[in-house]
Amino acid sequence: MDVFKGYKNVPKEFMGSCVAIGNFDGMHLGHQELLKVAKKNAKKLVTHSLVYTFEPHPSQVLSGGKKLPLIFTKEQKIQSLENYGMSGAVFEPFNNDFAKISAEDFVNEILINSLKVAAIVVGENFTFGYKAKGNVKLLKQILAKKGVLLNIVSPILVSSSVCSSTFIRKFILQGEVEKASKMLSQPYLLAGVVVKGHGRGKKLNIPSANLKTNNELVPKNGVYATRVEIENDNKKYLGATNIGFKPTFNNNEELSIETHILDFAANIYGKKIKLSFLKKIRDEKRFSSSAELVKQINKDILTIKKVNY
Ligand SMILES: Cc1cc2nc3c(=O)[nH]c(=O)nc-3n(C[C@H](O)[C@H](O)[C@H](O)COP(=O)(O)O)c2cc1C
Ligand SMILES: Nc1ncnc2c1ncn2[C@@H]1O[C@H](COP(=O)(O)OP(=O)(O)O)[C@@H](O)[C@H]1O
Repeated sequence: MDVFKGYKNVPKEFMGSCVAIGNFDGMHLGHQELLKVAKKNAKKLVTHSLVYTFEPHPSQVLSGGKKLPLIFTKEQKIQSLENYGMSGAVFEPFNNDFAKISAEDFVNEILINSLKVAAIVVGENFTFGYKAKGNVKLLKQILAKKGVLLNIVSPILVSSSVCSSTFIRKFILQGEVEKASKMLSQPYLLAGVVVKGHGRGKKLNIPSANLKTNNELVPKNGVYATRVEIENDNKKYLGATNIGFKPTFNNNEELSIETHILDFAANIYGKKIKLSFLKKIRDEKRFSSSAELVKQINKDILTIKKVNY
């Protein structure tokens, strides 16, 4: 997949593409549908399927610095677009100047005159342009005059809720990872590198790999059943992951994300791992002794062994 920084850098070859527009944070079922439609159209019209997306996420510019934790890192978003078979992606630098472009100019100047789009695919609730004044009704009016195809994708419902990145973020922050999995069509995933901790885990006979991640959205503190993938190891493992501050040891530590990998024994410091969050088992607790904590973790492991992964 080719990645372009802004519409001005899109080469001639990609003019006349079928373009899906959106943020695609998390690539949930609704996003997947948009890409399917763009790809189908591209095949029919014998042209490229292109994604038009923004960087950073517009809310991070428009919310006056209040940062929205994103589901994907940029690398994960690119990988996902590639996995879904898109031929190109435009990452439009989003700043205060870009936000001032009117809805009409966005369609006429950028989509029609510059990108010479053949078809546009958006969700029913898509808004765009200065103060988000543009909507699908306006898009329809402008595109019809210019003979550009428009596909409006209806919201996808999951357990009677509209599938959306906002809901997914909320579920993850509340520890409801199974609900997030349903909308994402796969479990929420944290990726990163294993770093050193205090070395207490091995002493307690429960080594736990500490994750350093660039993912912004961290599930609510607690103990989770996870699926663990380790760099250069084709197997998938079950993990007992704790997210929190280890109150039993009361050292005002930083938030840690650590995983005891079941049926596994090897040094993996410095290795890349991925944790997929399958199920929350319990809240993090303060125990009166490390022996009590170990007893509980052994119970957690028995519970987690029953989880499908
Ligand atoms: C499955 C699991 C559950 C845990 N639950 C708790 C908990 O409820 N309370 C707590 O204080 N620490 C909990 N911990 C964190 C342990 O205190 C931690 O693994 C141990 O201190 C080793 O930390 P270290 O990496 O700093 O050496 C848990 C760890 C794991 C792997
Ligand atoms: N089953 C396992 N699960 C997690 N880590 C393991 C396992 N077996 C060995 N290890 C190794 O042990 C390290 C964790 O041991 P621990 O004493 O908790 O050290 P630290 O405090 O540095 O994380 C991991 O980073 C990994 O290299």
